[in-house]
Amino acid sequence: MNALIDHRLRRSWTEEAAGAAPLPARAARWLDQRIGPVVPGGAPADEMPVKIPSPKLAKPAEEALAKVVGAENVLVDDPARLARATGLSYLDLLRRRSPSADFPVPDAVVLPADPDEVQAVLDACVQHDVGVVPFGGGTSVVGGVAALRGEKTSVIALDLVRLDALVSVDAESRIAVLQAGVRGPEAERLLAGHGLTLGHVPQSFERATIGGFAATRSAGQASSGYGRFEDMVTGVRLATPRGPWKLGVAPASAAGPDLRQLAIGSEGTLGVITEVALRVRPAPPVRRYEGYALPGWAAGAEAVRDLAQHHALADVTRLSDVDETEVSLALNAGLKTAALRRYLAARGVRRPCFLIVGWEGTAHDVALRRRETARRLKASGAVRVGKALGESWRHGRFAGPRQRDTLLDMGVCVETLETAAYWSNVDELRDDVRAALTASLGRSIVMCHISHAYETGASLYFTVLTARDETDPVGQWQRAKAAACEAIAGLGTISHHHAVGVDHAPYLSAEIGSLGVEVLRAAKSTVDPTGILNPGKLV
Ligand SMILES: Cc1cc2nc3c(=O)[nH]c(=O)nc-3n(C[C@H](O)[C@H](O)[C@H](O)COP(=O)(O)OP(=O)(O)OC[C@H]3O[C@@H](n4cnc5c(N)ncnc54)[C@H](O)[C@@H]3O)c2cc1C
Repeated sequence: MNALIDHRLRRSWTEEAAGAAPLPARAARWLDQRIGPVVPGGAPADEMPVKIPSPKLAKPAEEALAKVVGAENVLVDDPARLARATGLSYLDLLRRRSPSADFPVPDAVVLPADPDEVQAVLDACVQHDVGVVPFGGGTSVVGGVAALRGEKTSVIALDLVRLDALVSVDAESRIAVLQAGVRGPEAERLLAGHGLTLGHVPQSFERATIGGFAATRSAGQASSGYGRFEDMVTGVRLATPRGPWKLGVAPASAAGPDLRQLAIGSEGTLGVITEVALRVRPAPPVRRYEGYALPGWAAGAEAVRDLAQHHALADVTRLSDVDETEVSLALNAGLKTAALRRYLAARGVRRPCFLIVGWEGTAHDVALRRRETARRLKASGAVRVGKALGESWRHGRFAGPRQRDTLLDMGVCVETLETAAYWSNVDELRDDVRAALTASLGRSIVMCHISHAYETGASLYFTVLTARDETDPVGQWQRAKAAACEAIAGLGTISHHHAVGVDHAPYLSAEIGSLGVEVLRAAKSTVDPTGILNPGKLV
């Protein structure tokens, strides 16, 4: 059957073109000089027909699922299936733009209303031997929601969008329970009604869900202050092929290994997360964001380490390297860049690395913490750029995915990858990954930033821009990514927050050992003996 891959699907982030983020006119010229031919103002191809396989869900299975969720919540039409067929990696976006016959598409989309229905859906899938891909916001960039069927003849996308409630608030303990399908902005809106915040703001905030954050061990942009998502989870409720499973009864426990941490990061392979109990905080009355510039990467990384090891990190602490700083100066329409360069040059910073610092809390708390951060940064040689840079970053923090759509239209290969390492390895790892990417891609811009800092180390997040090889765009990126992953192995983690999915699975045993992989497989075979859950992911 033919279906249209429509504009909405191909332009991945800007659904219905809402909030498109065009690049300033000088950006195309700048990119042309740096990476080769780009197409200024390039537009996505016209809507195109795509042949997708007809649904293979057997009638008895479809009827059993309809009995649980209602026939109107079992979708077998092509647009519904296509919309849940991929996540949002660069390769996913390429597939959406030029889908081929091997585009894996779920046989049906099932929309349960609550945790009990999720359990009943799993029970039906066990009975009919149907694969299940849990689907939150579909923002995975590692193939986590690819509709792989493994050994099953049919697979469903289990879309949790209807699990959208705030279940309870324990104001005394500062714990809120949210259902898995609640998206970032809605979680904050629901909590704001109680004067609370979660403070988890990844760049995918607008679309990603509470269940997805937990399933992937997500880290938000303010992780230095609020912690990573797993730091916020106090309890988790799952549906599994063996039945319901609830974990978390106290703030800390010595009752054996922490099984919550097995569920968090299980990427839909051990169960479907239906509710998450989360540590919440009072909504901050004051938010203050500022920018600093440091003279080069080494000085910048050293300054961040100093903050981390003296408990002086701001809630948001984000250091860009020279290349990323150059790109933000070239592509940011809002900054007075020439004046800024003159100001920094006059203070001896000719190749700046921008550092964004942001504090959230009461006026007193923010003032106190800001003073200490500023004192230490000054001692590290940082030049204060001021509020304009911090606010410019804060307002543009969600523009990246939108600009990515525009860059793709212009014929640019644009992708990100991330890792983390101990401080003693951070510089070597950054150099090695940059060298691997550049050797593979040739003329390219490889930028890097630290956005999550710890006493013992930091994350490294790379963004790559190069002219797309139109003869083999998929191979071009696959080779570069493989080279980067090889460079990471041994020095850092294969993923600091994007998770494993399909893309990083080949590198997992290098990190946790083949015994570690066996342990995960053993856990999976206990809770999911017939292997219906998220085939082909994680292990
Ligand atoms: C532009 C962009 C920016 C991003 N920025 C960040 C960032 O700053 N920080 C960060 O951490 N990540 C980031 N990501 C990655 C992604 O947003 C995260 O992995 C996110 O946590 C996924 O949430 P989701 O709801 O979209 O999950 P999905 O993409 O739908 O699913 C992710 C994985 O979790 C499983 N899953 C989803 N829901 C459940 C559930 N309820 N129970 C069990 N399994 C489930 C899926 O099967 C899949 O394997 C970014 C992605 C994009 C595209």
